[in-house]
Amino acid sequence: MSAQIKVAVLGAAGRMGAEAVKAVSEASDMELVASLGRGDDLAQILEAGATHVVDLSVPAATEANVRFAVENGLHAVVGTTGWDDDRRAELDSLLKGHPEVGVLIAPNFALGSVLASAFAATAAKYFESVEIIELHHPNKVDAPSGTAVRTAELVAKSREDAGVPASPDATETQLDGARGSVVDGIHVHSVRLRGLVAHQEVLLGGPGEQLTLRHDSFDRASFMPGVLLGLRTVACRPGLTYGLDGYLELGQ
Ligand SMILES: NC(=O)C1=CN([C@@H]2O[C@H](COP(=O)(O)OP(=O)(O)OC[C@H]3O[C@@H](n4cnc5c(N)ncnc54)[C@H](O)[C@@H]3O)[C@@H](O)[C@H]2O)C=CC1
Ligand SMILES: O=C(O)C1=N[C@H](C(=O)O)C[C@H](O)C1
Repeated sequence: MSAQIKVAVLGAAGRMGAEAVKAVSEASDMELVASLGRGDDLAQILEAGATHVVDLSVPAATEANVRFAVENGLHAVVGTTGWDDDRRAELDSLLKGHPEVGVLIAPNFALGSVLASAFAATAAKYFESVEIIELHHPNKVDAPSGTAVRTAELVAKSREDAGVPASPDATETQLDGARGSVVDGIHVHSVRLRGLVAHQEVLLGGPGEQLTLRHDSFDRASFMPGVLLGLRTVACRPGLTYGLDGYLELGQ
């Protein structure tokens, strides 16, 4: 029998952290050895004998948490948002000094969401227009969502590789924000609404037709298979993996 994966959850009292604590506790090949929140001493992770860290904290804390894990030889599965190009580049160079450590940064752990983003990237080169609408609960502190940013990056790369020009847009005057934010040339619109959890639509338009790719997370349980897959895989994938699609066979 292979050794238990000894997991410390950071952000354990949060909406996602609490769900991860439950999922890890129920997994027969894992042991929850530490649950930390704001203000807790990260040394507790080492004292507890963790081999893996799950970070589900806040954008302002995640970088220091992951740095601590890497510097102490622990693998990290990260769901927290805020990992822009500069932060990922810094982490990548830190990991060069710790070649045995794996880190997964997953903007979205839900399998359906990962697939929808991949489908969107495949479809985007065949349509003149593409825009993204992400819809979340009103307690979310960041906009646009990490998932929308990642989807926009994948869509933009696919269109650039295929030589597709920018989506047509004749807007000359607008109120601030009317056209949303722009990520790699793709317009992203953020809705915050009581009752929602996490949802996204990619709208693709061509002459006389529209394709809509929508994914809905109705419950945070939807993210847990991805968290567990990340924990089971990350030690075998040294270095930085950005996106759970890196651990899946998506045939691209
Ligand atoms: N990758 C994915 O599939 C998903 C990612 N998320 C992301 O995960 C993060 C957490 O989301 P929620 O659970 O909804 O937020 P939340 O606000 O409910 O939980 C965050 C928790 O982190 C704690 N915290 C603050 N500073 C900390 C520190 N230095 N160390 C450890 N814990 C600290 C807070 O006290 C809070 O309990 C967000 O960035 C969110 O966008 C959320 C859902 C799915
Ligand atoms: O804060 C959330 O809730 C979510 N955050 C992630 C994101 O920003 O994409 C993942 C999911 O959308 C839920």
